Amino acid sequence: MAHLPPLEFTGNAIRILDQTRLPHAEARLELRDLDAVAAAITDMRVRGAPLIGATAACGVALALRERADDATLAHALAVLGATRPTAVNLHWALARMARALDPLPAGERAEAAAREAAAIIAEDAQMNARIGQHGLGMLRTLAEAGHGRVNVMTHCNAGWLATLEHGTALSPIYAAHAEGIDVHVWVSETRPRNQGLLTAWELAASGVPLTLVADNAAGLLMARGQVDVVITGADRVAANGDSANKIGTYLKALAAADNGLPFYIAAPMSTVDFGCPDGGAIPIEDRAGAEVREVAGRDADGRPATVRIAPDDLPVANPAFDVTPARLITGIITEHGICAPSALHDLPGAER
Ligand SMILES: CSC[C@H]1O[C@H](OP(=O)(O)O)[C@H](O)[C@@H]1O
Repeated sequence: MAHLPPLEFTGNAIRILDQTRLPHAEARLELRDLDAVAAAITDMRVRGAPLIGATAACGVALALRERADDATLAHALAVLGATRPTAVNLHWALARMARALDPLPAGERAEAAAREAAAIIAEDAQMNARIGQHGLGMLRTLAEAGHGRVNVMTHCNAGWLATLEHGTALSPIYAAHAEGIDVHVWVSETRPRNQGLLTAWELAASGVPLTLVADNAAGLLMARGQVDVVITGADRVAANGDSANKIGTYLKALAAADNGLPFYIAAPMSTVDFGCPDGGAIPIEDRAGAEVREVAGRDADGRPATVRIAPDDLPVANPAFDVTPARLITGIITEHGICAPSALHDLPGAER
């Protein structure tokens, strides 16, 4: 890992990289209690489906330090489970903590919770490394067909900032860059929270060539033949392969289909929710209108600044995710390889 981790659990505190300050400042925050962890997830100071799952698991461990009775455990699970609805990794991680801790006597729960949270973190890093290797093969083939260069478009941030290491959508890109493949990334800014700036910050730090574009430039770039493949992350993949991801992903999938380009979702199996039959069953988070009315940045002196771009009385809608139907997805890159959206049930560990 050539960077400080976005999440560190010391046992008495959770140290995160405050992603609302990036890319202008690398500020770390120490979260010392359950409410601070819940607020950090809700306010997206820590974000990204796998990362919020791992953070919530650490939050349970933190909550049980003082008291670990049934009521305390139930309260911690409920508070953290209410932070964000769409990313299934959050709910998967909390369910896993409940399974591990419920049967134990209260006196054993705090130590067991720390162990389980550490296991989730370690497993996440392994899964994403494998996603990178499986996606690497696909990028290598495209680069060979493209006279050595491959142009990837991505949306939002599904890099190491959204996971524990490697990322999901960015993992194949990092692997290709490390192998010496001439990979260039079109980075979509991703209004309104502009997580594309996080992707640009990550890629620039790793020396991966990139171009930041407004979200609405994606279709033209694809129509001009400047994009070879689109890869995004996911927050929840339904049993039939429909995939929820950051708002705007669906539009990129439509443009990719219209231009005959492959569109891949990169996600570990912990992001697949076999309890969701299709995309219609995936809860879509609606966030505060202020996120659309404002843009966060920095002033001329480099200090954090928020600029109001729309009046307070303007009606605003701010759905934070959309669903890309399986018919628009070429393949899903998981730790087991690249599979058709309809073949998820055949993968190891798939819930029947
Ligand atoms: C590797 S999952 C990243 C996934 O999570 C992001 O959502 P948010 O920034 O709101 O937490 C986005 O949908 C990414 O694709």
